[in-house]
Amino acid sequence: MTNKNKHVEEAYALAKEQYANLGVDTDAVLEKMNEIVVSLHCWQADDVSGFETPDAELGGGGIQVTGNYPGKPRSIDEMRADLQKVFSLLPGKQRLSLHAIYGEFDGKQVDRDAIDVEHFQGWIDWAKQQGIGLDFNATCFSHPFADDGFTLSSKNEKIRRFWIDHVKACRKIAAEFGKQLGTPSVHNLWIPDGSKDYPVDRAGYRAILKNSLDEIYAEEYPKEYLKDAMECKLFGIGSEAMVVGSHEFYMGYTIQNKKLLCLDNGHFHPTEQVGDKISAVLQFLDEILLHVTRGVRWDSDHIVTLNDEIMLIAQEIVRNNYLNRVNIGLDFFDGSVNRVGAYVVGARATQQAFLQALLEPTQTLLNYEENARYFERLALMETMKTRLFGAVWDYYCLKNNVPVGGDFITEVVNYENEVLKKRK
Ligand SMILES: C[C@H](O)[C@H](O)[C@@H](O)C(=O)CO
Ligand SMILES: [Mn+2]
Repeated sequence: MTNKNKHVEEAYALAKEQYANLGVDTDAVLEKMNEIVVSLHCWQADDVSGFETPDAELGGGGIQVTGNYPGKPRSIDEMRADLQKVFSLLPGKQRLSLHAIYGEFDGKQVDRDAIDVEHFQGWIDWAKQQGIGLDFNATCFSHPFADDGFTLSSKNEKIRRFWIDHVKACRKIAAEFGKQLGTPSVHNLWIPDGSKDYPVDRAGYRAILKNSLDEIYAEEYPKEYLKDAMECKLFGIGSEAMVVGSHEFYMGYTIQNKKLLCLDNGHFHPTEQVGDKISAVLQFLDEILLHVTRGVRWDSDHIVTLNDEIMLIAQEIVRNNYLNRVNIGLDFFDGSVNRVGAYVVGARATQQAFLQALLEPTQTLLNYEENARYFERLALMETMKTRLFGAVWDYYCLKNNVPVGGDFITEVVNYENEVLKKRK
């Protein structure tokens, strides 16, 4: 054993004792970490560009990537290499969430309403090799038919029909992911539809969207293959006055139709907390999807860090035993830093939030609460923030054969020097 590993083990032994004195069994917590499966969003790899055409880039839809850091993958092979690097630096289990613009179209012009399983078979085969599940997303932006700001709620029947056919094709592909990989695929639907300035016919657009969804979801797929999620938003760039698919809209739709609601924690007013919403919506829904992100002012998509918001999300899921009802996905995109590093920071922060939540002496806190001992409750919560959490995390990484502490930084920098910098 190296000296460094010995220190990790020794620190863990101290941490184990410290948590045991608080009634927390760290070995059991590390076992439980196997149940935390994070679905990495493929679009951080290349700034949401996709591979439909050689010069494809994110266009419109109320989302934006800034930055031009070198090393962006130029092909699906390069993207897979980057993703494999990311997976190699993360402890535990992950999945990958693909967007429809990441098919293998082999230089052919395949429009979104014509995509099929054949364009994603390469991804399925790759996922099998990696031993991971795949999730999927319709891409209702970066397309001329999305340029006027309305897709599934469009009053132009040709445009609306095009997007209905696209989302139907996406559900078919996702169900095939689930079938071939033996783990249900979550298909998430986010559409940019909305209005920059005050619309008159809010109701009209929402009625059209509802009709489109009814048609899209009319086809049923086995639950073991496909889970359907829909993602709400308060506003986007260019849709400040109204988003058709608002929280109330999709909350109503998913409850009525037994679908999954996707809560992206960058999609609400900054004083609202998704952590507070989880136990509310799960009174009425069987499952939800999360898009874990970090909102900064108007942007909803900064790299996740271990902040209070993420902690509350993890605590609420763990405290209420919701792990089998919450699908954890990531959603951020930053082109201003090493993109591989961005994934590792964001994914590790998310995993750390769950590890910290699992290390909480919940029963003690609950006893304080139920006896109105609110000072003790607050004080213990604060105390937990400074327990030897880092030692447990490091040991978890060591046991999973991935870099401990900040050692992943060197790994990312080496990959940049050896691989990313050679991409021109
Ligand atoms: C690229 C994703 O579909 C997108 O980020 C969506 O999930 C979203 O959050 C839009 O604001
Ligand atoms: Mn999102």
